[in-house]
Amino acid sequence: MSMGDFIGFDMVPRLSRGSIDRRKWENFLSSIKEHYQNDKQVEVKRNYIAFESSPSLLLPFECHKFLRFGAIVLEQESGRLRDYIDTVSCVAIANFGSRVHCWDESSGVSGHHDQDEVERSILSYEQFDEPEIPTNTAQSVFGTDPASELNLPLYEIQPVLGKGKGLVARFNIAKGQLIISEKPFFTTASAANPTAMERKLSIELRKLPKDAQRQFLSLHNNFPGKQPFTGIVRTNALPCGSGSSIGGIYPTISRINHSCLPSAHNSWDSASGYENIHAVRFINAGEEITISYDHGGPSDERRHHLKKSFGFDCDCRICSRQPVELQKSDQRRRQIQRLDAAIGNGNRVLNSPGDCLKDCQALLQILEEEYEGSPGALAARLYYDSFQISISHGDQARARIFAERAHRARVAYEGVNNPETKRVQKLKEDPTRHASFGISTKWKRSKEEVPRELSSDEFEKWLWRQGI
Ligand SMILES: C[S@@+](CC[C@H](N)C(=O)[O-])C[C@H]1O[C@@H](n2cnc3c(N)ncnc32)[C@H](O)[C@@H]1O
Repeated sequence: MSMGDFIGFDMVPRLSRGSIDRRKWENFLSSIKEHYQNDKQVEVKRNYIAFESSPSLLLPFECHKFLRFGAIVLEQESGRLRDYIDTVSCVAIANFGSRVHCWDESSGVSGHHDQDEVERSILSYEQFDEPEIPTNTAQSVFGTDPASELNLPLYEIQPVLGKGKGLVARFNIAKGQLIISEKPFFTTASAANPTAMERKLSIELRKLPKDAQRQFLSLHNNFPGKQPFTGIVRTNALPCGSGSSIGGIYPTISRINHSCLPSAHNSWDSASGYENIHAVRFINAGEEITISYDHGGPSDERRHHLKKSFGFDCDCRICSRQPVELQKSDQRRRQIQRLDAAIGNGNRVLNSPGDCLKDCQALLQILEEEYEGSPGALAARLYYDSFQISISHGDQARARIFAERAHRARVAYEGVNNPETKRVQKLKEDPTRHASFGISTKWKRSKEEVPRELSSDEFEKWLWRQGI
């Protein structure tokens, strides 16, 4: 029987003592401290942050000493340890990108650094080094990853054939990496009266510095005519949160083009007032960075919406498939819509929760297939739905696991400090905080009643209540 999974991540190449790496490491540690400020298991010691669940889970204050964050996770162990490793890995990826080498020995992927070297480095955390005085400027920026060492943007605004301008990756970008975080020129709701809308926008525009005004006016306008400001807003605004009627217009983010199989996900952080773009899969240097403008559905619905609202015919990798393949994708997209609606039906959640949970599992499989293994933030929503179904019927054990998974996906694709991510984190810690807890006791089960001796396949069957 296996003792457990040895999982974690290594920093490759290791960070230097240079000021740039130090600053980035400080930012990374601040995010970790903020995220775990109320977690008693995470303690800020004199020289490092310690995760009480395992003696090897330490983040030193001196970045050049850090090689590895990893531990052995026992089978069906509380989940907390695995969750720490997942969350800290995601935050590390957002800060250091492809320099973060994630590994999982049970899947045959080993760490980069030698374990003896890792242990020696951990011992050295206890004592601070003598400060090193750099002898030249190059030493302070020494490193091999120019994007992370020099804080260069990961993208470039470039002309993209048939699409006007767009964002193109300058470097390889890791899945879950934060590509850009940007404040809008301004946010606005649309007004029913077009003249009033134009007037309102001209007031907003006048408040901006001249440079920003010029940038705003250079954005693409799909609706040229009497109301140029309104046209620019209609073409470029991104909703401030899913379903919001308020939109934000951005200097750079508004240059990102659409794909029905996007490489990135946009999310609004209502606490900081920033829009964030995270990679939902690995993006190769030179590849276009895309997000999705559509509301899903089969290709004819998407085509209609994109033409009407944005004036283009989509020829993304999905839309340009051969008819037979496109038909298969359309079938999946229709099924996604159908399952989404069924899962969102409150009566059904109350009266047929088992069927709803089956739909969630089916939806997860279809999303994986349609989005080629990277459903991104869609998976976060689905796990959250599964959490709600479980907690509505008093099953705290499954609710906790679903909330953990929803939280992990949110950390990766919307950021660790996004208020939505934090809300899900609280529910993961205490599922009974959810308003639906107590509506029914049909599946009553305590938070601790997560089975421990199951293989991963058996665990998934238990989780989704297969065969119950
Ligand atoms: C928010 S802007 C994106 C940036 C724009 N390409 C530019 O040059 O500033 C939206 C406009 O970009 C163009 N666009 C976006 N995605 C596209 C795509 N997949 N194919 C063709 N044009 C696209 C359309 O003209 C659309 O109205």
